Amino acid sequence: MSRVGVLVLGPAGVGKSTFCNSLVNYMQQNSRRCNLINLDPAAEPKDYEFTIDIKDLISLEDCMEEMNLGPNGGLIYCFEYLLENLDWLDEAIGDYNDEFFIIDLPGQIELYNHYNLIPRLVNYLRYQMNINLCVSYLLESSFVIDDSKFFSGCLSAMSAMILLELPHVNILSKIDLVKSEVSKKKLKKYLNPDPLILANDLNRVSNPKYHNLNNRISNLVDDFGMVQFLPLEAGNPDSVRVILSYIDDITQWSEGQEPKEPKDEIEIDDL
Ligand SMILES: Nc1nc2c(ncn2[C@@H]2O[C@H](COP(=O)(O)OP(=O)(O)OP(=O)(O)O)[C@@H](O)[C@H]2O)c(=O)[nH]1
Ligand SMILES: [Mg+2]
Repeated sequence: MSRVGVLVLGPAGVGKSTFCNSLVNYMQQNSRRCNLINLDPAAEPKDYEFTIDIKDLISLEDCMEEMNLGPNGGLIYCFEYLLENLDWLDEAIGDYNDEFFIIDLPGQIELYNHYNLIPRLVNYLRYQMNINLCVSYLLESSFVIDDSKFFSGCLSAMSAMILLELPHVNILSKIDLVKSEVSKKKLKKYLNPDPLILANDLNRVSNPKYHNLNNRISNLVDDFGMVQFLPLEAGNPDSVRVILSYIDDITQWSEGQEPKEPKDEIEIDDL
């Protein structure tokens, strides 16, 4: 039995759900089975129905109404409720063996930074349910095409990498929105960043009192040495294909597959 899961993470509105749908679309068109798991209690299905939906357990709307909570408090409540009822998830996923799960998550930073909610979920999926997990961490390219914002994006990706201890595929989403404004050379600078060069560029335009801080942050990103991004244009199957090939690689998806019977197997009687 081999089960693989991709947790799709990143700040609010970066294109996580759209990416999940593009992945499902690409995989279906290439005759690959996959399941979409929605763990965002506020999300509605887009193009594809969810195989498993947290809203069958708890919805943000009901929770806000009944508990008299705001959207962020409600979301935390829903996640705590999910973590108290993980047998529900276990049961829902239980029958799916040899499957590929795409797991859509909310973007609210509170889930990651202030509470230990996502790491607890990750541990359960990994160690109780034996799902081989990786993370696709999305950052929006239009925010990142600016050296200072880029460093803050790198730090948020790094913090998810350190917090979850999972293999990461970092993604710059909505590349189509910046393609016409930014040269290929400049884009490459952000996809395969050299933090020390970026810090020099940033220092040229920023207040000198921040130079020391910029240098320290760039050294940190440089020492960590693992922040690279793949470009994503959700409507372009080629960019989805490349990202999926990285995901397959780090989760060793194909190695976990049982050899399949050839489709057009010749019957003994036919010979
Ligand atoms: N141009 C462009 N727009 C995109 C792309 N991906 C997503 N969008 C748009 O970005 C908006 C937000 O996309 P979602 O997929 O809902 O983002 P999300 O990260 O799931 O948002 P939350 O769940 O609210 O955190 C939508 O209007 C999408 O159509 C892309 O590759 N290119
Ligand atoms: Mg979403």
